[in-house]
Amino acid sequence: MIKIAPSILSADFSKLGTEIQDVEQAGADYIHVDVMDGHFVPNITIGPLIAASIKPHTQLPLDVHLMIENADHYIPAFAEAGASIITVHQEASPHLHRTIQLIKQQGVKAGVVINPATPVEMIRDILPDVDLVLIMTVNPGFGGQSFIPSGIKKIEQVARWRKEYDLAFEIEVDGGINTDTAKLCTDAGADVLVAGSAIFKTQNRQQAITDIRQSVKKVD
Ligand SMILES: O=C(CO)[C@@H](O)[C@H](O)COP(=O)(O)O
Ligand SMILES: [Fe+2]
Repeated sequence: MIKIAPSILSADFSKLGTEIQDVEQAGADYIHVDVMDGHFVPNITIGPLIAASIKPHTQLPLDVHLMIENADHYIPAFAEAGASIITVHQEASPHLHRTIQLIKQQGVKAGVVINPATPVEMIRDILPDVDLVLIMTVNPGFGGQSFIPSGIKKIEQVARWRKEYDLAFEIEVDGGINTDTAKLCTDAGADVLVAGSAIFKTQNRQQAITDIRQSVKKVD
């Protein structure tokens, strides 16, 4: 069963609690929380305070995608805020192994993410240590961008390594996911689909999630 992780970046921030309850009732599996610092990416979003304030509004795991420099400095605060998964960018983590261990020491699942221009080989050595691998199919920073197809080959390669090394991490994909692109990712081996605008920019979130689930089942 494919998991759906609505990205609250495209939600109405003036009523985040009800937006999150809406997608939970609509059948979401994770709540994807995009954290941006205006340095690693050219946008600023939310910090641990907001993560902590949305936590009581949902039973779903908070899937925290850190797009920030100096992640080590903020990881304890996001763990304290109630994150279930914290994912850090390889490109922003000079001591990636140490950062992954720091996340795990907080009792939180640890993920690693790569940008569209980063070769998948860059995360090969960290695979035995992570619970989740996130492949970006847009340049991080904004919702509503177009899908960059080079991520498909990376999903396939990570899925091959998972099998070859007998590992159990989840493969997540993020950026431009909709009913046209979701199946390309799940056919390649993705288990978790992040979708922001395709879910939150619609009136009927249940229909949007059902449509994405149906689209990945279609036989070509
Ligand atoms: O991390 C990011 C963007 O940096 C994503 O999680 C976006 O929020 C996805 O939005 P859509 O492309 O699905 O609209
Ligand atoms: Fe994200």
